[in-house]
Amino acid sequence: PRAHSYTKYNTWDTIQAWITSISSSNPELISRQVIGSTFEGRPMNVLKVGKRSSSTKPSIFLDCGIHAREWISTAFCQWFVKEALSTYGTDSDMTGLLNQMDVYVLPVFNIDGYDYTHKKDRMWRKTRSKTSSSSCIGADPNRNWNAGWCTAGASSNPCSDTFCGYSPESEIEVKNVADFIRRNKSSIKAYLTIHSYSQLLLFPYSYTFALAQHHNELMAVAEGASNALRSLYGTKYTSGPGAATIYPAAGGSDDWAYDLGVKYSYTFELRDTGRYGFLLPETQIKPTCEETMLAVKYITSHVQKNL
Ligand SMILES: NCCCCC[C@@H](C[SeH])C(=O)O
Ligand SMILES: [Zn+2]
Ligand SMILES: [Zn+2]
Ligand SMILES: [Zn+2]
Repeated sequence: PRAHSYTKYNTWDTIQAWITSISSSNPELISRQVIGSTFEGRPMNVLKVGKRSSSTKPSIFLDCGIHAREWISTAFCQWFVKEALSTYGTDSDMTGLLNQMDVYVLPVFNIDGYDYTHKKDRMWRKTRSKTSSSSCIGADPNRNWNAGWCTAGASSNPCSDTFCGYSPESEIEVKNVADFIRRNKSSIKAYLTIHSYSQLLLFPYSYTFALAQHHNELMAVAEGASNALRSLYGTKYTSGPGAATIYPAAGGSDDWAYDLGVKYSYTFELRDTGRYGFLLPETQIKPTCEETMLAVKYITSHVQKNL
């Protein structure tokens, strides 16, 4: 595969090779586990980042690339892992985080779709699952979770880009991640899912306009995180509950995690606001990732204070 770069949109083959090498680069700080396969049989790798411990530590789950065309999202998870390993021991916040918690990172959630955007259709969003009941392919993995499933902002038409699937967790990728989070729910304290674009920091709910039980705290943390992000390059984010801040959208991973009991559940919509949209130039990978690190670290430090 082509050489890996943190400032390029790497192909899946390159990312897979990177996962293999980085997960064996520092046994004290990182390990890898395969949580299942995609529809087309690619391995879904979760990277466990944190000071190795024989006992289970409180943890955070971070996923990128649930939507295939949102390449800046996939770039961010690679950046996060690099930053974590390279600043552990020197950056006091990162050192404290990785000593106290583990961060499970799923660098590419929707691998089949991501590969398809490199090879066939840059604007593909969904999974690449096929069934005999339709000639249309894939379901929207951010409408396929068992959280108000298919009740709002989703379509039951298999040809729609927001097709909710034939049933909750019908998409094997969603089921693999849901199973992992269910298995580890007693230790997972936060769920962060990275998308693009619009520059938004969203939290539950999107399946209803009703306010979440922890709305005030989630809002305050989102505001603080957005301020931290803006401090670097002045990038402006809007924070709020999904339904009112972007649109009603049922079956989302963030709402599902929140209702499972993962209180700090956030969806990021990274740069930009439409000039380039999903086609964000590679020159913006570094600034986008650096500013997003500040927001993520703001959230994780709040989580740590509330363990
Ligand atoms: N759980 C829904 C959060 C709000 C919508 C997020 C966007 C990301 Se492209 C979407 O899934 O349409
Ligand atoms: Zn998305
Ligand atoms: Zn989006
Ligand atoms: Zn950095």
